[in-house]
Amino acid sequence: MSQSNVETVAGSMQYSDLAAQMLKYRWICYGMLLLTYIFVYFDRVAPAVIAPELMKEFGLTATSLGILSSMYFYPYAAMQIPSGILSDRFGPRISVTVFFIIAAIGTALFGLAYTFGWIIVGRFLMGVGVAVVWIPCMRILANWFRPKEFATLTGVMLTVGNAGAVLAAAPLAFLVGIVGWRASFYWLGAFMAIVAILNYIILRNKPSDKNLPTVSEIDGVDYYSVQTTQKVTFSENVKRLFGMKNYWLIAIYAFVIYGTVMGFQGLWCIPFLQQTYGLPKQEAANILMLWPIGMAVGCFAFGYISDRILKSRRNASFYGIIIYALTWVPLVFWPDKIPVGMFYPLLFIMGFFSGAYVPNYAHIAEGQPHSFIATANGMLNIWYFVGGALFQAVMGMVLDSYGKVGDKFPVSAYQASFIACIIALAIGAIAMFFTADSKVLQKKA
Ligand SMILES: NCCCC[C@H](N)C(=O)NCC(=O)O
Repeated sequence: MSQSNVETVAGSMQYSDLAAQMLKYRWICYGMLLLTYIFVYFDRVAPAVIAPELMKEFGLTATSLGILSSMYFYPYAAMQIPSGILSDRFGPRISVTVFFIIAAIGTALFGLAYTFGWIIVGRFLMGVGVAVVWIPCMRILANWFRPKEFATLTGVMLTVGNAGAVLAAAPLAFLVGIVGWRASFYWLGAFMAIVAILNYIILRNKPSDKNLPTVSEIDGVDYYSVQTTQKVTFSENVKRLFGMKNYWLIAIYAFVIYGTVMGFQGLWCIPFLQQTYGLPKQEAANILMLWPIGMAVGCFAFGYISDRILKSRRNASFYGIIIYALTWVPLVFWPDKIPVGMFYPLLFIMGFFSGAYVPNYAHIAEGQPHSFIATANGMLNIWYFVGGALFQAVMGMVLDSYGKVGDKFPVSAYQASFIACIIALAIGAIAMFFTADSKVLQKKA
């Protein structure tokens, strides 16, 4: 919408008033999605908090509890590409509303289910529904915000999500103590339904939906000029993305960085600390808590560093992964000689630098036609999940290849799995080194 069009539509309203209104309203849209995203993480971690209740009530083994919990992740991963297509085609407003209602139904069903089959259906619907929040947010960022704000706001979103997961543990346990786990979940579902409706009322796909100018028009800089002049079909866009060297290099990076996070923080850290250092489970869990806390801070920091300090997607991710790889050095060289007290700062620092992946979303977005940004991000996001799943398995295979001594894996087995991780991170760093940096941040307002 040009300045004259905006003036025509808005009658006597001044252009500066419309610009001010736009610059305010975009924060309302973003804030709405931040609130929604808290529930994405809440649903993600909630079964851990009520694991004893679930095991008792449904007579679950550890394996069936694991299956139940993972029923969130499969549909979540499978929905990443559809989530991008829906966001680009129909817009975040309707996509988030409809799918968050599905998530609300799944959450309520989880609390109401009396058979294992139904609780699995509830968990599955949670995963399907909450999968359509993150990628629509990438669409909102591209439609309402400047490129130099993209990575910071991506990082804030992940910080809020991670902090939400940390906070969700104690408040949920408290709520469960008062009203029981079932009521906690169906009230949570009801609250999520309200959040879905609020998204419909508040969220707007793009400034022109409220007859407001875009940031490009306000700043007089065509931020997405290269990206909007390309009028190509969806399949041409997909073909182009898959033909881009940058896509595959960033995918390798996403795959290894998140793979090592899920492999260590997500699975093998606690057995390692228990078996190598003889720590009780509670102490190992206390140490592990430092990782998501570090990651929450790191996600914000890497977004900011990329947007404002280095003004580069490539450099922020590249230096970040190098330092992250270096944090693995003590584990690789002295896996059984680290003073236990040092694990607290070490895991915080590892978590912090593992947030180096945050600029990836802006990196991939800035090489795409504007109408394809969410789909491209969905196609990137899937690699984090593949990495997470594969690294857990590969680290397990490395450990199994050494075999157990008594009921423990020997320290050499853990050491070998850490060496595999550090080599993978070196490959990720090389991949990022060869990416072409985005030039969008060089455009001056
Ligand atoms: N186990 C969750 C995988 C998340 C992968 C990715 N790094 C990420 O944070 N994406 C944001 C999201 O909510 O999908």
